[in-house]
Amino acid sequence: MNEPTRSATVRDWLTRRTYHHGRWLPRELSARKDGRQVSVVIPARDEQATIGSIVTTVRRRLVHDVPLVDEIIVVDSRSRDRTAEVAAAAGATVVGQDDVLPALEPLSGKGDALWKGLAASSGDVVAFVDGDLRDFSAHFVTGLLGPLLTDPEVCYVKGFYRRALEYGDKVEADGGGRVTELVARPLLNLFWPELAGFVQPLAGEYAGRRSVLTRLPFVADYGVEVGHLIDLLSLYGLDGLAQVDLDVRRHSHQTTHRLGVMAAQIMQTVFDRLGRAGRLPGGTRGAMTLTQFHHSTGPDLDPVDIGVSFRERPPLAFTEVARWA
Ligand SMILES: O=c1ccn([C@@H]2O[C@H](COP(=O)(O)OP(=O)(O)O)[C@@H](O)[C@H]2O)c(=O)[nH]1
Ligand SMILES: O=C(O)[C@@H](COP(=O)(O)O)O[C@H]1O[C@H](CO)[C@@H](O)[C@H](O)[C@H]1O
Repeated sequence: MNEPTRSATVRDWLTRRTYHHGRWLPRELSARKDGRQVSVVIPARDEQATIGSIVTTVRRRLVHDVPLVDEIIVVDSRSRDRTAEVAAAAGATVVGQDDVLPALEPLSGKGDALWKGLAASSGDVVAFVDGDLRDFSAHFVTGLLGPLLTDPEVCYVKGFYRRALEYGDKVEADGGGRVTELVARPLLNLFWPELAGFVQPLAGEYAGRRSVLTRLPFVADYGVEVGHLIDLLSLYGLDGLAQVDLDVRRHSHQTTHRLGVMAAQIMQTVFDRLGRAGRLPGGTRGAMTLTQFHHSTGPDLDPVDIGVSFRERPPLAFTEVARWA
């Protein structure tokens, strides 16, 4: 039989490994836990406006009403607002990003917050959810857990959704996910076309088996999600990965300049992985300076130089530290 072309591979994967959250109800999943513990980990930096509602929804619907989730951890990522207090009042276990495994060199970024949250969690299955989601619903979690609790061949599940771009009273339907569409998806299609079926490769909502997550390095900044997908493809193959339709996602949007930094971090991660695979002659540089220009009030260009350095946490399973608890 002829070797399937990449596009046939992706078409086949899309058919077999794409689900909708409505396929699973909380009670059904609770009955399928088979003794496994479930953790929800939420990275949160200055998310006082949304974190309370997210934690309350998970706690009420998936802990109190139906015993599906065993642990809700909010990683306070050096917040300057009342994120920690609000999260704790809503019933989450709050850990400070720098208080988890404090003997390690402190690193900045979302990926480090996620890695610390994984270290602080104990679930056999761990779901990650961003802390800036608006209109959060429990189906975000049940959709992610569905394939993991019902199909032993699935080890990691990404959410996907429609994403509007909302600024003030302006809404651009499907305008969200700017770095996804302009940077991440083109690069993945170019260098890892097997991953072309992922609708939202940068989605902040995803879940995995602990045995898998602890074997992944976590890029310390916004490169964490794209790094995961590339590493998972290499370690576990496409068939162990799945995606679930969570309908619509609304979240707070960063400025274009801040997304420029995010894009640089994602590109650094991609080029790092290409270098490791010997696919980028000359390797990669671990750090760069990104010069950005902001509108000034006067004649000068106001250049701002931003250091973008590539750092990552090693797989937890291979990290010589006592389990943090
Ligand atoms: O250093 C960081 C950066 C981000 N976040 C959290 O990670 C999630 C996604 O980050 P952000 O909203 O900045 O990304 P976006 O969704 O705009 O791409 C949010 O809950 C942030 O509070 C974090 O915990 N530490
Ligand atoms: O998908 C994207 O392009 C960015 C920005 O989204 P928006 O353009 O602000 O809707 O958001 C994602 O990217 C980050 C980096 O991977 C993730 O950490 C975020 O969870 C995700 O929202």
